[in-house]
Amino acid sequence: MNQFSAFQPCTIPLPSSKSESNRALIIDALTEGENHLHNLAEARDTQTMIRLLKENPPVYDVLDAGTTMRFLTAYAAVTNQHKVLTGTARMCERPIGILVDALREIGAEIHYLNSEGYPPLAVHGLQEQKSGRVSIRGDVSSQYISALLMISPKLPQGLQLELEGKVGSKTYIEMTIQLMKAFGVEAIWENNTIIVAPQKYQPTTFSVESDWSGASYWFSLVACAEKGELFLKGLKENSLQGDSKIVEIMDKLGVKSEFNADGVKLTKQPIKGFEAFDFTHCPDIAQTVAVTCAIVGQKAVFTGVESLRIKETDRIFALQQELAKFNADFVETEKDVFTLIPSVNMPNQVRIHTYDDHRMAMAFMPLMTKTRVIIEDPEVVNKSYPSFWKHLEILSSNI
Ligand SMILES: O=C(O)C1=C[C@@H](OP(=O)(O)O)[C@@H](O)[C@H](O)C1
Ligand SMILES: C=C(OP(=O)(O)O)C(=O)O
Repeated sequence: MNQFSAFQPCTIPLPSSKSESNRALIIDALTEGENHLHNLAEARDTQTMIRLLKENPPVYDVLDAGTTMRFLTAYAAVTNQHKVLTGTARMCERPIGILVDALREIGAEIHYLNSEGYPPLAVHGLQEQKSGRVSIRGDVSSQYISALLMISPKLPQGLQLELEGKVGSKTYIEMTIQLMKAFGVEAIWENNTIIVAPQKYQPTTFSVESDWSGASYWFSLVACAEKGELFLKGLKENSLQGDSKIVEIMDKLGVKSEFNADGVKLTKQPIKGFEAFDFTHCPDIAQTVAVTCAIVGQKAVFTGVESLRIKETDRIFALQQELAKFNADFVETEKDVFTLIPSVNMPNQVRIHTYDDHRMAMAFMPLMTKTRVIIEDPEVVNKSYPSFWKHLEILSSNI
């Protein structure tokens, strides 16, 4: 029998959300007065944000944390600081020009230190607000919009943000607005315009929820196992996190979810069939769902995955390479439309390359229900979920 093809009921504690944590930390840094933040994430992305805000070095090296890079760029500008922002080689390939252009329009002085449109960059503060109204493309990364929103109450004229064209990862913009609201700041979002008047963040007590993106891998494990039941602690049914969509998706792929006050119980149910899904607003669970479909034998169409190409790695390419190792396919059948063709023949052993991407390591873990799996560079999970493998050990002791 393969490891994890069947396991006894057990509880997974889950980490806190790095997305909520990093927003709470920026807002905290912009609040006059003392907040009480609870449950901040153990994720490296959050620990990096904590360290940089605390130590305030002249160079913000964000490593591979996208939110930390984008949020700190806007933060350095609004707090009128001189900072260099840099990160890993991959971070310096992830675009930031849309955010820099918007900040320059508002009045910030920012220079690129290497390639136009990409980190590293030097922020020289924002002496005077030149414009209170800015247009911004919404189809590359919502993190630019979140970064601008969080600093906007501190701008003397506030900010009117016009979102141009298709807006991706909308749920993350909504999360930003909800977090701002939790700290007493109103943002009004009507059609394509978000308006934030000059306001003060109010000191408060805020507790970060468990991470739905991290939870998705455990849903996948239950879907792929022959027998198994898990309780995921700390998840809320009505979450600020768009990745809670995994409940609806996994309901079709054989996982029943039952919520109570402490979290959610996952049990197996017959597969109802999953034909197509648009991941525009929950891109981080696309890998989880692709691997699940490949393992459970569900052909499916994936759309809204364009942004996967500019994340920790080119996630489309990485998925295609690694799925092929167990005879599954992720084919671009039309422009930006991908069909997942499940595995028909499982090798006795698969070695998964992880491309410096935490989600590659975690998404392929459920393959352990079917064959022997070697995950290369397993510590890559530290970016969002350092205790991931320790949590898997809880299961090993319950087989
Ligand atoms: O704002 C956030 O916390 C995030 C937004 C998303 O990025 P994009 O807006 O670039 O899709 C997501 O992929 C990332 O993991 C976290
Ligand atoms: C894309 C991710 O993070 P970021 O963009 O913040 O690096 C992620 O965690 O999957």
